[in-house]
Amino acid sequence: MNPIIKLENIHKIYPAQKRMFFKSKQGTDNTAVSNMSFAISEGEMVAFLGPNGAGKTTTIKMMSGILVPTTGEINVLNMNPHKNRKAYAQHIGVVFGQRTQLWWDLPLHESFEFLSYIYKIPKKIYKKNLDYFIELLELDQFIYSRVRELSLGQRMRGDIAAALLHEPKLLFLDEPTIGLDVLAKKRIREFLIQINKEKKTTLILTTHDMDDVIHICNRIIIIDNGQKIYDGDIHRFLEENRTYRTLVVDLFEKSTVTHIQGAELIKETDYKLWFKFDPKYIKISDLIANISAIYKIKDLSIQDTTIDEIVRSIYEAPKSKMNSEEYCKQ
Ligand SMILES: Nc1ncnc2c1ncn2[C@@H]1O[C@H](COP(=O)(O)OP(=O)(O)OP(=O)(O)O)[C@@H](O)[C@H]1O
Repeated sequence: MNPIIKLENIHKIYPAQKRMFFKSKQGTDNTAVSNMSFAISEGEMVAFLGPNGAGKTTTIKMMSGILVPTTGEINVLNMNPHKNRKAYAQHIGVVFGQRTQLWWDLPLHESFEFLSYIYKIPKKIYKKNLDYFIELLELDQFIYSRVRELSLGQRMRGDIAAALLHEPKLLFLDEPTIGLDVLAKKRIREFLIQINKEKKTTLILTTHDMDDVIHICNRIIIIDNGQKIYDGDIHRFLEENRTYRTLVVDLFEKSTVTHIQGAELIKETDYKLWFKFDPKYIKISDLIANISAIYKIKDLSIQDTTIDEIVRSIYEAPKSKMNSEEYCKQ
C-alpha cells in the first residue's frame, strides 16, 4: 500500500534562546527530534509513545504543518504540510486534549456552524456529518450549551466532532482522553474505531494511556530522546516483550524470606509477596513448590506484565539495546 505519510531523516532543533539584553545566545540548541523516518498507510491507527520530552508532540506538529523540520523530508497526502498549509488543512483534523479549538463563549452548535463556514463544507455534507456525530457521540444533550459550560468529557466529544466535520483523511490526536473518566474514555475510543472503520480515517495518536493504545491502535512507534526506538505491530510487540509475569502470594504467616530460587521479589507487605518470574526459565508449578517449601500459602494469583511496564522497561534499557535492529523494525 502507498504510504500517505512519509518522514525521511527528520531532525528538529529548537535554537537556544537569545538573551534579552545581550547579543549572545543563552544555553544550547535543543535537538527534539533526530533522524526520524517512518511511513504510514491510509487507514492505519498509530500511537506515538514515549516519556515526557521524548519528541512526540514535536513530531506530530511537524506532520500537521505547525512546525517545520530543521532538515529532512516530510510528505503527507502528497503535500509538504508546512508549505501547502492552507490546502493541507482541508484534509486533516487536529485534536489537542489540553486545548480546545471551539469558541469558549459560543454554544457548541454555533462553533460547528462557524467551522463549516471556515472549511467551506457543503450544506448537505455538513448536515449529514453533524447528524451522524450527534447520534454517535450523543451530543444532543448539550449541543445548545456554551462551550465554557461543558464538562471535560462533553467538550472533548465536541472537539472530536469539530475536527471531523470536514471529513479529513487524517486525524491527529494529542492525548485525547486525558483527564476523562472510564466511561467517557470508552465512548471516545469506540467512536474513533467506528470512524476509522467506516471512513478509513487514518488516526495518529499521542497518549500516556496504555488502554487507549491497546483499544484503538494497531501499530506503535516508541520515541525516546527524539529517536525512534520501536516501530511495529502492537500485538507482536506485546508477544515479544510480555515475557515476565508476576506471582502474587498471600500468606498465613508474616513473611521473612527475601529470596526464592527462580524469581525476583519485587514487592512485599507483611502477609503478601510479589514475585517477578520468566516462564521461559521456571515453571509456575516449580516456583509455587519453592515458595510452599518455606511458607503456608493462603492464596495465589498471576498477573501479566502491563504494556506500560514493558514500554517503561524499553525506555530504561541501555541505549545500545534500544537502537539495535531488534528494536528498530523500520
Ligand atoms: N518551543 C520549544 N522551544 C524549545 N524547546 C522545545 C519547544 N517545544 C519542545 N521543546 C523541547 O523539545 C523536546 C521534545 O518536546 P516534545 O514536546 O516534543 O516532547 P513530548 O514527547 O511531546 O513530551 P510530553 O509527553 O511531555 O508532551 C523537549 O526537550 C522539549 O523541552
